[in-house]
Amino acid sequence: MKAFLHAVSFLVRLSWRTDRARLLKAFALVMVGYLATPLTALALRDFTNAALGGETGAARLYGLATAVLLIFELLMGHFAHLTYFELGEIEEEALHAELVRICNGTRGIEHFDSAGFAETMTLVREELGRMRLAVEAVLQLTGLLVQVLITTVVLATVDPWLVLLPLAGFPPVLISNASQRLVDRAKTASASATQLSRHLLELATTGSSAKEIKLFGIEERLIGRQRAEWDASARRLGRAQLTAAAARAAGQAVFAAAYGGALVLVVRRAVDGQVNVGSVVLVIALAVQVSVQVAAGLGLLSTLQGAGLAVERIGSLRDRVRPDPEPVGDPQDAPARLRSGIRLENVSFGYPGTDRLVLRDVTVDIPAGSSVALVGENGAGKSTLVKLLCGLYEPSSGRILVDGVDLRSLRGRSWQDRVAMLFQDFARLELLLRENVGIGHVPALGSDAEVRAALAGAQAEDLVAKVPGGLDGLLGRAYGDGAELSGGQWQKLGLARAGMRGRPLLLALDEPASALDPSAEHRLFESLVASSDAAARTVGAVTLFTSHRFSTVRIADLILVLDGGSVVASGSHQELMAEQGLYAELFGMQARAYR
Ligand SMILES: Nc1ncnc2c1ncn2[C@@H]1O[C@H](COP(=O)(O)OP(=O)(O)OP(=O)(O)O)[C@@H](O)[C@H]1O
Repeated sequence: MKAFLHAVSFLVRLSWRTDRARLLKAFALVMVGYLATPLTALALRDFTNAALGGETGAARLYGLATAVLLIFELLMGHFAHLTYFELGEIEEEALHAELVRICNGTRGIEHFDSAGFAETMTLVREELGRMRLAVEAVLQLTGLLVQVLITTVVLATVDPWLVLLPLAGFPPVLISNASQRLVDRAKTASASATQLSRHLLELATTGSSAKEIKLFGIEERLIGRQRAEWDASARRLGRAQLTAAAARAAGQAVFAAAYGGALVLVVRRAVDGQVNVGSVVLVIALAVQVSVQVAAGLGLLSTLQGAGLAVERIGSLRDRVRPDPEPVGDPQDAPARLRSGIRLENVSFGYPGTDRLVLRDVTVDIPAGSSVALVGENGAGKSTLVKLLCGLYEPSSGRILVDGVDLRSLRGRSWQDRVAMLFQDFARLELLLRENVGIGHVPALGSDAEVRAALAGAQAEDLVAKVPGGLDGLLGRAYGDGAELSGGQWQKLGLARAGMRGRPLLLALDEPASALDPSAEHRLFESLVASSDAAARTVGAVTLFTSHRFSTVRIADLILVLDGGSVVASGSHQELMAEQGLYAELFGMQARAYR
């Protein structure tokens, strides 16, 4: 019941906020349509009595009224449907926006690591289409309640015992509630199996993984595993659906018995001469309506209970998102230019939901205008450090200072607006070439000159000629016939996106050349040195990059060597080589391998 009430209040508030004029129009149409039903039964009663009494004129009039009311009921239904449709569209759009806000409304991304976030998001995305029906259900249920009320009053005028007839509709409703909960529990319990099965199906049918699947010959294994997961989840759901259907049928049998009883009662009273034939017709017509109303109410209730669960899930997604941290001291904007630089002070960090520290007590000073390279073995914590500096995670302890100001004191997005970044798992945006680059600095998205300059900075200007449609050509085949790019070309687009950022204070590039060929890498680093020098001169920007290639690492002013989450050495290439520590060892190994 709580889920149902939650859904009703959520949907009414959402509709009121998004389009109250349409909501009121739909409500008026529904009400007129639903009121026409009991009025038709009353007109039918009077028609029968007039016809049996030989009052031809009155019978004609009531007959006409019955026909007009029936037409009215049908027409209103159609018009109301149109309004629901428009309302549903607007609501679904509002819900899309709400989900995007939940995912991206805060500075951090911890919620993506929290247990169950992805699973719940999958369930909510699946339920969105049904949420639009829920708006219609709320309105229809309101109309139905008014209709049941009027029907009960009219039935009571024939025989007070008939008041009990709508009450007989309650057992099916209560049983239906319990059945729906059973189905929902089964859905939640099988969510991870369903998700895994979908993931396996996607793996087996997506071009990017098809090559390896074919070569490793694991199609059958994948299909078998996918089938097993799907069967397990379908079996569980099927059992729950069957139990729910049997329980619902039992509930409806209770009503069927009451309906039969009502007819026997009124026919006996007519035989005894206590009521007229018109009243018998009225009861037959209305009692049928009651059964239709109960069945419709059940359907609407189960739609709304499903919606209630989706509303609760949206709420639980919202709860998992950690709000932006309270500013430490007076909130302020990021500085126009870096003067002293960035300091990490005793920074330790563990990912949410884990108890392992990935960074341990890191203290480093990064001078303004410097270039910094992070090196270390896989899993040493390089990408994590980059993400912390971008403000996507907060240190578990310690602090990050920008010109002496705690990152948590910087207002809203003011720091992130000044960070240009390329992540190791950069986004492949299957949108227009222009959008892929331009979203790095949205105000300049429409400027051909700026987008082309960013592409040139990332050594990717040739893509304008290669992609059909040039800057306005589509990339990828996810939904359209766009150009397919190579891994290195996608990475260059990620770099160009970072290059669009105006006046960055931090240029953070996580393995920017991992997919590039040696000559592209060489040209990229030359261009990177030029742009980071320019940014250092104009705003004191820091350029930070991670790389496993020591030939590029050596160009950095400061190299930080990470091992097991700690900075074990730092200095210039010459200083670190002279120390003969881990850096010199890794450098030597790589040099020997390329000899
Ligand atoms: N979202 C996450 N949740 C939990 N643990 C994570 C997450 N991302 C990374 N880790 C863990 O944190 C550790 C450091 O990962 P990180 O990606 O920072 O290493 P890295 O030095 O960049 O490695 P590589 O050279 O392979 O890119 C790893 O042990 C990894 O398993």
